[in-house]
Amino acid sequence: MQKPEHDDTQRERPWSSVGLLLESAAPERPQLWRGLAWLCLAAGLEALGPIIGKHFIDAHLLPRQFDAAAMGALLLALLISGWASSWIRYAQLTRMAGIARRSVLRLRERVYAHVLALPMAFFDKAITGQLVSRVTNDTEAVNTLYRQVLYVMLDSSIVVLGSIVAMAWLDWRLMLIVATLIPAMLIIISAYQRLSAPAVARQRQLRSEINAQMAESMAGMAVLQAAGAAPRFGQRFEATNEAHFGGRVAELRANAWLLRPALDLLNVLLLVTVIYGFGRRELSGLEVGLLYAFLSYVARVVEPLIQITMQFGQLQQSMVAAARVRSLLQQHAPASQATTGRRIASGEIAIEHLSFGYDAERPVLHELNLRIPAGSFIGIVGHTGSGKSTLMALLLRFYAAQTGRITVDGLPLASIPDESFRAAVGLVPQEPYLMAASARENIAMGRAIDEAQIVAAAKAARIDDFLSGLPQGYDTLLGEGGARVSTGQKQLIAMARALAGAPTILFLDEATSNIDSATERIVGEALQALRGRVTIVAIAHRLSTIREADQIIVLNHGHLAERGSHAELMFHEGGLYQRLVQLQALED
Ligand SMILES: Nc1ncnc2c1ncn2[C@@H]1O[C@H](COP(=O)(O)OP(=O)(O)OP(=O)(O)O)[C@@H](O)[C@H]1O
Repeated sequence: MQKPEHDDTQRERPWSSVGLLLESAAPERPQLWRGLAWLCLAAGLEALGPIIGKHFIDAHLLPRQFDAAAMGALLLALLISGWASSWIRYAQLTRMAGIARRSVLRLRERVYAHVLALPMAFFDKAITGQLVSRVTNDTEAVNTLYRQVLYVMLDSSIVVLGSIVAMAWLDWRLMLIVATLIPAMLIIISAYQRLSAPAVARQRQLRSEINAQMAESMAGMAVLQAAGAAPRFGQRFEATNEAHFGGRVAELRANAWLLRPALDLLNVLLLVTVIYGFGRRELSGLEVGLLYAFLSYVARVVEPLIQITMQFGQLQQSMVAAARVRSLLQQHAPASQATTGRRIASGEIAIEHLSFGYDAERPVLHELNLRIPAGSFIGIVGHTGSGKSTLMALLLRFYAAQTGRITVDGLPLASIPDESFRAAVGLVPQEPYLMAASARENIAMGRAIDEAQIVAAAKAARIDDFLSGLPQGYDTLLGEGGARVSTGQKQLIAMARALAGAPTILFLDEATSNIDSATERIVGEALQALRGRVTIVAIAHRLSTIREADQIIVLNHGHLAERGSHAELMFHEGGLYQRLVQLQALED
């Protein structure tokens, strides 16, 4: 069962995630500035309205100066400024939404590329569904953040600012009264944010747990159904889903019962104060136009402020999501190791004083020393948990050893550029991973490998006949996880994939554990054909696979217990290898 998600977003200051937006929008910064300038113009046009209205009242209505041309011009100006302002804002909304979509696209690509480059140690702790949630849901929530921060917040702030400037021009003392609304609103927002932030973070966590549970159930469906665990998984899912729903309802309730009434109360207090302010003055004819203009401006200030505040719940969600994405981006990928620019040529491996533990306190490998000549065939055996896969993971550079070092062709592993290391190394894992794609794509794996190489690799792995006989030959889709081929065939396709890259070093991690003796023989033949040309390092539970190896390494509790050829080790009376062979003979 999955662990609850490690919450690394609480440490993130939500506002710092706005930086994420700016980073992703960087290529379109000129567009943003242009949008901002247009929004300022729209706010200016909107702020004109009450001033025109005031002039209409003061110059024409009250003195009863019905000059049709001037009044018509004023009304036309009122209409045009209103329309122009609405049209500009609509156009900018479209522009900002476009920037938001493209920025999220860039962000999602960046997050995925980052995840692909993360060290294997990260995936030991990561939970697939939760990761998927970060790359998809959380980046999508960032889209909302764009739309709100870039548009609603910006637009509303500019409108408020425009109205405040216009009010200051009309009567700065009255403006000051209206402006008190802003700090009051900020206090309400900050109190709300402080109260709701943990709940919102928890909600996003629950949401990604929903994804994780779904992914986990799908991946292990056969085991889940066979064990009759479906009802229990259903209940667990229900509990998480309901907790998520409950949290969201509580948040919406807080919005409806706390936020909105607080804002309405402020609005009423403000209107009362402004009207009272006018009431205390000697209301001359001229003041009526001013009162009209002020009441219009109060509405223009209050409404955007309410907009900003009411959006805050959603904004909070988006900021927490952005913080989650950001914290994933801060998981550091290993620094670029390209220091020498040299390529692996012969594939000689040397392991010197190597010790390693996944947890530094508990070493799994102790002081290993080993030289694997170029082109030789090395078998690694040992009991379960003796450290075979761990040693291979270190050789594959998935983890870095705490002490000692590994060199290939005399170069420390860490100093070999990633590209040339991966090009020189092939891996046939215990669980062959096949994509839901054609056989050809599964062998090529996106590398620049031509048709002839693909077929040659399939022939070398003795799977060419099978693939050619499929309905669409090499173009036949293999189904998710290679569902349409047998385990042994998957293994041979994985072998072809490893060979297609023309590796200098070939790693096999229990590649024959799940296959029958006939397929094992085929793998054995393929390995024989590579002898002398490719350095082969094979972990094998089936000892027959490595019987022909030049050297067999026996690991025992992370120590190198024995080494030698099959014949030499069999000679060692009571030795570990001999016992393993005898045990296997008994099993067979
Ligand atoms: N990712 C990991 N994080 C923490 N501990 C691990 C991890 N992988 C393996 N271990 C531990 O390291 C030890 C060696 O495991 P390893 O998988 O290397 O053994 P192995 O010899 O390959 O076993 P098997 O034959 O069963 O595959 C075991 O005690 C295991 O529990």
